[in-house]
Amino acid sequence: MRKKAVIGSNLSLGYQRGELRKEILKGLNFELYSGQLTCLLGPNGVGKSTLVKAILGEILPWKGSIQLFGENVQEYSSTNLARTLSVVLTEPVSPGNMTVGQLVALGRIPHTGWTGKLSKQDQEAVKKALADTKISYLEQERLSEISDGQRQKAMIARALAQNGQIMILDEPTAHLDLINRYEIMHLLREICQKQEKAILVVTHDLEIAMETADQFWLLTCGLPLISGIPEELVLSGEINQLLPGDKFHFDPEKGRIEKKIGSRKWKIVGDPISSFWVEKALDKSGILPVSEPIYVEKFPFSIQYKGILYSSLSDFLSFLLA
Ligand SMILES: Nc1ncnc2c1ncn2[C@@H]1O[C@H](COP(=O)(O)OP(=O)(O)OP(=O)(O)O)[C@@H](O)[C@H]1O
Repeated sequence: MRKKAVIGSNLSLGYQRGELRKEILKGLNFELYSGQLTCLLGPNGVGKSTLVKAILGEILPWKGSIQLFGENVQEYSSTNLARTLSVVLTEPVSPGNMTVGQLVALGRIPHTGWTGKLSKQDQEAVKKALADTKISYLEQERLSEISDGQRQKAMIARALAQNGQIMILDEPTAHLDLINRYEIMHLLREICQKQEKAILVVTHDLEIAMETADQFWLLTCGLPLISGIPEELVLSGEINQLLPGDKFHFDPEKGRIEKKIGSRKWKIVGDPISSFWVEKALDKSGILPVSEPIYVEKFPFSIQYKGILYSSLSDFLSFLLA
């Protein structure tokens, strides 16, 4: 049985300025499990960061409660909270002259106190965090002289050195390129599996999350939080709660977000993969339906339409758009 690291019960959250009360989230119930990577997804402004702040004990629930390992988050002393829960936020660090090793060592503060004197055990924890995030080679490098992806790994290493059983990351892959986004999410998956940590990642990367997360929490305006195994949310269609409106949907066959192409507009005959990409290009170019069939060959690639052979998709599009 997996351990419940965080339990949210009937949670309502909001902000108040003077008499003005703004309720953001209402009636939320959720469980975050040890050894699982959970991704929190939802549109801008729905309240993901607000929920993270509440789990961190930074804002008080208006209703309901949040428990970490069975104890109300508000009951934790700040030292105990820092030993239980580590956080990686989106804000870029202003690194100054600090080295990667020094940043990661900061993660040991809840264990060393503010004197910052590292015991042998602390030094080992720093080395291990650097090794787990595969950045030992960067230990002596200055934060100002490494790439954004490397710096993000250093932030994760700092959180790991802190050694809480819960890790919360708010958009850890924002501003990174595709490869780095994949790499960081796979790294987090590896960490939570090997170290039995409960990891919650706020992300907008649905497709990468789909590949890496054990659980999804979906937050959408005015609806209760939906949680479940990503694949199950695809099968039930609930994943489409993230894509309101009728323009886009999560295509269960292709495993990614697709523009809805209502009924098939073109009769495309031939290799299915080539046909799929030809159809996508036609749709994207706003080409009106044509009545004659379009024949597609894969090797060598060619398109035949009304008896004329086109050796590239761009030639065919140019003809139709002319
Ligand atoms: N300190 C605050 N005071 C008042 N309202 C706030 C405060 N912080 C956030 N809000 C409001 O709460 C709502 C949710 O904001 P939040 O930052 O939690 O959304 P989010 O889902 O994390 O968005 P994004 O995906 O854009 O980061 C927004 O309407 C925002 O304006």
